[in-house]
Amino acid sequence: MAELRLERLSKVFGGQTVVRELTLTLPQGAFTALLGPSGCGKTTTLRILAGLEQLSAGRLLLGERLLADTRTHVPPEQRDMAMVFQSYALWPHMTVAENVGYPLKLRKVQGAARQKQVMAALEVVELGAYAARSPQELSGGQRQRVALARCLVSEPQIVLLDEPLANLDRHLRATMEQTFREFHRRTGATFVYVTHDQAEAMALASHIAVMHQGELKQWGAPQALYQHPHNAWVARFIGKGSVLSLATPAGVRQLDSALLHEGFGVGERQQVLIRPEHVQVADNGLRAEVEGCVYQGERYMLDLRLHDGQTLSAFHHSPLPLQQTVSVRLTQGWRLEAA
Ligand SMILES: Nc1ncnc2c1ncn2[C@@H]1O[C@H](COP(=O)(O)OP(=O)(O)OP(=O)(O)O)[C@@H](O)[C@H]1O
Repeated sequence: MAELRLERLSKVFGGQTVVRELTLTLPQGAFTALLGPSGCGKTTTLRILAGLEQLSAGRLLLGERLLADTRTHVPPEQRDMAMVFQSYALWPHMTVAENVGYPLKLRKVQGAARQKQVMAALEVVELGAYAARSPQELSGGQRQRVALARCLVSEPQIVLLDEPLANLDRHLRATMEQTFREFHRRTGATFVYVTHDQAEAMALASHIAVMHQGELKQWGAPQALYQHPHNAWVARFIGKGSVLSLATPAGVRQLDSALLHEGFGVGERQQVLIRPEHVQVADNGLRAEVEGCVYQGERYMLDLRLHDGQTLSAFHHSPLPLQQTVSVRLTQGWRLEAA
């Protein structure tokens, strides 16, 4: 077992650079999400890790073992990795058990030994009773669990998952997230999980790599990305929040209420992130007009326009009439780096 190192990985397709100098070290046993909007190069990166795509520049190492550079290309089956796709990729003419046992068949594991490993993998995903069925007789979530069992049976060091929940409805996604968490805990394998859904990445991953236009924008724990995004792009992509232009003292990133309120005065302006949970409707403070109020179940989301014309989102426990003038206090803010 070892860490997976991506060193200045690049991929060019017909003159277009779709992954640019990506450098990342994925710790052994970590659950890493590659997160970014459609077309940012997540799937291409995953396919380079799997060996399904040649890289154009850079190196890929597993511990000290070189898996790929511009001259070396260890074939996928010798990388000790397994991949789970959005489309499940199950064989329709094989039973569930045969699908799960297929990687073992390729490795010439025979008879009772194969049977035992297949059943153990199916038990992990709670599909032991479905071994003799055909994949067509299963729901989407069950099919994805079969794909997971097939991945588990080969005991890979690294599990690569490409938007595995994208085809499932919301309710099932939540259940499957739990299955993935459990699966990760049991196997201890290094997981790399591609998604464009930031809530899914936050819920599952121990580390998130945020990608945009082929480049790594930020890498860190979900909490760190949420609380301390480097720039406005990451701040807007992860969670909700408003980016205000405020005068802030040099060198201070974490801004308290007093500094934030002074920020509306004169001085050089910087971008400051304010999360909606850090805005309180109060008896006194900044004057704002309510421009929107949307019910979200457990609370309301307010769209406010501040006296200087900037807009701000806030959570509130009860609805407020549109156009009402209120006072708000900003309790916490984070100064962003210029793009
Ligand atoms: N085989 C290919 N030939 C040419 N261009 C490609 C190829 N594969 C991907 N691309 C391009 O590379 C870019 C990145 O694609 P990729 O599938 O990695 O993005 P993604 O972030 O996974 O997007 P999505 O979330 O939509 O799957 C896109 O502009 C895509 O059109």
